[in-house]
Amino acid sequence: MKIPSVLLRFPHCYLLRRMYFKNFHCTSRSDFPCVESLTPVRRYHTKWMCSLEGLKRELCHQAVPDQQAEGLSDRENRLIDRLYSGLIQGHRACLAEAITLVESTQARKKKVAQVLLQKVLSYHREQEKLNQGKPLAFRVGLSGPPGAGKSTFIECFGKMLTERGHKVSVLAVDPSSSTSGGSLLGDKTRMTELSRDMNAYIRPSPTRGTLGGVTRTTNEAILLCEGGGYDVVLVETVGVGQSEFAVADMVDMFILLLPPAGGDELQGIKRGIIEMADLVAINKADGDLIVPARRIQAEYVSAMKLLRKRSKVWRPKVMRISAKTGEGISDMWDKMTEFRDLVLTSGELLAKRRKQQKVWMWNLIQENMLEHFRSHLAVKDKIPLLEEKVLSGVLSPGLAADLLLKAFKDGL
Ligand SMILES: Nc1nc2c(ncn2[C@@H]2O[C@H](COP(=O)(O)OP(=O)(O)OP(=O)(O)O)[C@@H](O)[C@H]2O)c(=O)[nH]1
Repeated sequence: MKIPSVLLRFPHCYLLRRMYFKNFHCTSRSDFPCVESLTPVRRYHTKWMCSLEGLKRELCHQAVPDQQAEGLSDRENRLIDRLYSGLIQGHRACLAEAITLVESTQARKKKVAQVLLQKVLSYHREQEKLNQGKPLAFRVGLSGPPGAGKSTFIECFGKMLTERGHKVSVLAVDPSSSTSGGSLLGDKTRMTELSRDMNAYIRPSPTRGTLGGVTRTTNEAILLCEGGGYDVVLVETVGVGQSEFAVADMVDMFILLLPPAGGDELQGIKRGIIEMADLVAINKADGDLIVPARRIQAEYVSAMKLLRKRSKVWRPKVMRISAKTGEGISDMWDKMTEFRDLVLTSGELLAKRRKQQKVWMWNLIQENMLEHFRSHLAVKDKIPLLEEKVLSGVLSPGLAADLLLKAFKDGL
């Protein structure tokens, strides 16, 4: 594949580049040597050299989306361009449409969504480079039992942040939404004032009831919100299931919001989730509840001393707040930014994000493989029969699994 010679003579010319990128499709990395091999010819001119380097970078960035963009119709490409430019210009309607697209389960829409995401990712990389490697947004997970005051807290906390010039997005993960027929958490009546704020964006994150669903749609929605210029992304989940573990695996900081109640009332809370928390906030520390809140705080402080240390630079904190009066919310934000700065400078944040990317990829593979396995012709009909045999004790689970796996492998 040849680069037009006029572009090689004037690689810094913006108009030529535009023309070139409109008509030229780089399909693989093997195309790059042709740029490489021609650079020595122009070596005497530093400006051209720099421009060629820039050109190569643009090609690198273009390579992945173009590979995927193959086979998309003009209409789909136009949709991607419209959503992408609207998103990075901060239009909320485009962000909402883009999230709807990534949530789609339709194969065609999924493909379009992946090309859009890839473009947003390239944009992220560029922006982070300009930002000296600092992440674009602070990703915060918030979990707590029903009635702990999560929505009251988000309303108060979100408003405080937007008043300070931040752009806040709230993604509410509700794994029960598929059974209840609608997401309860993302219900805007829960955060009336914040949902009217132009610098805030609240969105339920439907999960189709699966943990894999939480991983895919929420992770992708986080990226889109960041692309839309939201510098604080809050992911809310009810802390009584498994979804909070998935959420803890996709954020920079995980916060547990608890009411001032003792062990019996918190039975629904999984012990493991306390270990995931970087900060525990005891809410409702106002009026008559100040005394129990102090007691619960002391209990958690001593309990958390026994937990394994997860970070070299941060010890989980336990704070008292009141989402109703706003007391302690500003101090809590100070602690959160202290955490962010510490983990960023120590390199822990970037290491964590890298690890999360890998976990995300494997979760997706696991989810898709299982779906593929269950619907495969070679095993689909055998599953009910073998399940029945396992239930009645005729067949051991291990043997049944072996039989199904063998049928699957033979059918490949
Ligand atoms: N006294 C006091 N009450 C609060 C505080 N925060 C929330 N509440 C009350 O606690 C109740 C539950 O608050 P929500 O914010 O709806 O709690 P939630 O965790 O979002 O609950 P779900 O929507 O069921 O998950 C409401 O009646 C609030 O008024 C607080 O700081 N102090």
